[in-house]
Amino acid sequence: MSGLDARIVVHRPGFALDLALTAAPGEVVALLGPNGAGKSTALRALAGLVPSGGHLCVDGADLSALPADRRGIGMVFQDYLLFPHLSALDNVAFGLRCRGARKAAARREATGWLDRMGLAAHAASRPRALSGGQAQRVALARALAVRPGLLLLDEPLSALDAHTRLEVRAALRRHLDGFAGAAVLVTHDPLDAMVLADRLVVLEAGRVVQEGAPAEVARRPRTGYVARLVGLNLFRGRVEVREHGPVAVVQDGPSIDIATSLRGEVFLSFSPASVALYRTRPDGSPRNLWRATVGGVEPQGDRVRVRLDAPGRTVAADVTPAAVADLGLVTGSEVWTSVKATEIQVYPA
Ligand SMILES: Nc1ncnc2c1ncn2[C@@H]1O[C@H](COP(=O)(O)OP(=O)(O)OP(=O)(O)O)[C@@H](O)[C@H]1O
Repeated sequence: MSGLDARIVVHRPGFALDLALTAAPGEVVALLGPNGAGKSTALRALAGLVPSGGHLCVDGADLSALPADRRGIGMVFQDYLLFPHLSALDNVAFGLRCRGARKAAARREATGWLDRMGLAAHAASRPRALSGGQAQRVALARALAVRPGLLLLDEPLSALDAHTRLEVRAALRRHLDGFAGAAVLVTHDPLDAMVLADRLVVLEAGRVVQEGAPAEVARRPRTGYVARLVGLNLFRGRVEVREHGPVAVVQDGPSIDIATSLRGEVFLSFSPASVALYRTRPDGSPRNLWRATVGGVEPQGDRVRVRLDAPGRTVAADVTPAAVADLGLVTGSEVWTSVKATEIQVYPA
């Protein structure tokens, strides 16, 4: 099989990782997960820097038994630094030389890579004279220049400031688009994952909890962690059909009116923007109306994220700053809250 075909098994006291991972040639897979989920361990195991069970095949070749330096895997790791005594050009040429290229040919090829990275003017610079974003692009050029079958990227953007991050993210997207091998990216940042990856694999406590195209994962989260990551409210319940229509009976919480033809166990998700807040009980009888206590108020861009606590039900609502003033929202205040059944996405659990 071409591309990546791996199973990574690592046991440590109090931690077990068991991950089957594939990536087709040209595919970028992002590993996402909370702290301690095992993302870096998985990447380091692929690189041969952490011993692991399982297997590792790249383009049909079994690399499992090879040491890190003989796996021929491209790495852009935060702490896998550039050689400080070599120029940017020689850093990129180094890998090519190791693969047997002659000096002139290696430097020519490296010059081409630095050009493509927009770093032609910095070819002679030593790493310490480069900015973080420039150094990261040199590291990427060094990794790509040898055209590896597998490229590993560990938090490639996390050390960069917001502005540089935007630029390097766009550059990285372009270069990954043109990369023929399989790529595995570890990141904390959902935006990086959404922009850079063709497929997301979400790890929690060493296991895959959700996997799919970024848009699919963003639309249909299946764990609390993924829901927080993509900014949705999430519940799990069992559909029961009552007189007035279907409801989801949520464990330890009140039932929620939904519009669905599904039966059995389901997930319910809805956007914080679809949660309506009222100071007094609204007229009529809106469905899914409940009283909640404001648990926290936090600005987020041009909106304000409000945490609403009620027995068995904590949800996030997004409102405008004007609404915060109108409704007198401060921690501890009481509000009426509702969500329209038609705003709630329902999908099989
Ligand atoms: N060198 C190590 N020796 C022993 N245990 C380790 C080592 N590195 C990580 N661990 C442990 O292994 C588990 C997985 O850690 P890992 O760093 O792979 O998670 P992660 O998902 O990359 O987390 P983070 O997002 O914080 O980097 C954790 O329980 C961690 O404490």
